[in-house]
Amino acid sequence: MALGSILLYGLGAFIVYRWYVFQSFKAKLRDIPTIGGDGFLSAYISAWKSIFNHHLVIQEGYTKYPNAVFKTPYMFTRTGWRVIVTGKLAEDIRKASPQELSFRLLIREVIQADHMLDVNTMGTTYHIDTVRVALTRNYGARFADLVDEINAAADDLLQIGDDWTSFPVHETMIHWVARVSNRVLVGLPLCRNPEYLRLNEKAALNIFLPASFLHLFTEFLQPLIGKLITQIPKTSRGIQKHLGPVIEQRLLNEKKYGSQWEGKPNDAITWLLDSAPSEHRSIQDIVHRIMMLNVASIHTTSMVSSNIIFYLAAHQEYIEPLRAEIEEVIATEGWTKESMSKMHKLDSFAKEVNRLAGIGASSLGRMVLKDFRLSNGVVVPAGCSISVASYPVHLNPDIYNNPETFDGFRFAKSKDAEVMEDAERLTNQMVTLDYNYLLFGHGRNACPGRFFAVSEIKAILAHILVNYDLKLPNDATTPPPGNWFAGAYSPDSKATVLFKKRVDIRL
Ligand code: HEM
Repeated sequence: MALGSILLYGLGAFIVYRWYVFQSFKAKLRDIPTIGGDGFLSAYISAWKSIFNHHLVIQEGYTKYPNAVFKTPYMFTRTGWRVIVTGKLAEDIRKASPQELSFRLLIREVIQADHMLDVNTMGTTYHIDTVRVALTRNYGARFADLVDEINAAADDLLQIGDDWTSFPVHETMIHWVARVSNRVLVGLPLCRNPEYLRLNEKAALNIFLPASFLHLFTEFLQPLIGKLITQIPKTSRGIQKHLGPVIEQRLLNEKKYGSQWEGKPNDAITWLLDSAPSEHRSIQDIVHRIMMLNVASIHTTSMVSSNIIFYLAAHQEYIEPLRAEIEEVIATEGWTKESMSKMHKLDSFAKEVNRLAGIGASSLGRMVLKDFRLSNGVVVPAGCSISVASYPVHLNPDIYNNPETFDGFRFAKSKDAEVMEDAERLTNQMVTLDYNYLLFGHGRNACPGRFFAVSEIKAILAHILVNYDLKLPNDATTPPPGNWFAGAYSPDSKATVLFKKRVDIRL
């Protein structure tokens, strides 16, 4: 048979298969209203458009169906649909058991883990508990190292003199965050090794972009194409070249001197080795998990901090009050984890920026494992992906006064009293989980790295505010708009900010 005929039959089979899956899920989802096209072709067109306007689709669904559920065509799910709940139904998603709604299985589908990863970290997820417990508990003890790395990285990345110097913010923050995070995860000297850092920085892109491409194929072709296009085994081998000998030495020390050997570092390699089930205590497994922690942390943290820097440069009126707060806290407490939590104005500023900018239009994404009955009686069938609308929540005037207006100290002002009480402060913090603020998700899978991430971001911002003046090109007063892709938001990678060394550094 000629190649042309094979391709034609292949395409025909692909369309029939997609049509079959689409129709069968459309029938199962018939009680749920649709935003976008409902027919096979019109839904396909909506799904393509939605690559760039999914946040607007979610906004439309939120407005039309408050405290309810809607579905919309989507390119990157097996079913071709995405189910979104709004308002108080978010609680159903938060409360569901992992046997009903699974975050991990959704991620497995999103990143096409079965076809793209060579080590299965999805089954045994002790590295997630490592973040939740060991990282959160121990990063305070490592804060001096973290601050040392912020300073050292600033010297290398920002060679700033008395004149205004321009930097591509997002790229700079990726390198800065990668170094600082890896100081805590794997320590010196690896956290300064350029190749090790670049491989970890690229790992996320090497997962998400090819996985998005793979979603365009039928399931039976995905294993084959996945194996052909995946870069992850290569990236992981590259990381292992640097990290492997460090882990090997740790295992040797343990064998020689016992599990509590003197000088055992307080870092993620230790935390992982201490908690790994015996069958996972291999160099390759630990390397893979450190890489996955980097995937979860570098780009999220650098996107969030880039957004904040753009807003700081655009809203110059906040710089002096923020500096005053930082300098007062540091002068009395020094650079510690605790001092970061006392920077309430800085926390509010960071939170407010990410209310408006954030990382995406929805949150609490889960895979439905068994038919799931929402509290309004609607049943969402097994196999669907379900999420909570978050972008419209952050812009809802019933929740936030003048939601379109940037108010940097919105979360540092008391609702009713002159001075904010501690309890209100706690509920206003950026790390606090709240249906009205969904940057870190909610419930059992809410981001376990958020305490570390927010402290790290605040320490980097405090460093910037203490040491530099900053502004946007042409003294612009509006932050540069970012890009939407499939409902995810990221800062403009080309946008720059100008920095200049301060003449009157007071610390
Ligand atoms: C500002 C930076 C960050 C943002 C905005 C962020 C956001 C998120 C979100 C939205 C989720 C899913 C929550 C849900 O669906 O309920 C999540 C999960 C997760 N995050 Fe983060 N994250 C950040 C930083 C980090 C860091 C620094 C780490 C690790 C060092 C980390 C590790 C994880 C892990 C392991 C999960 C999966 C949790 C699970 O499977 O239960 N994140 N993150």
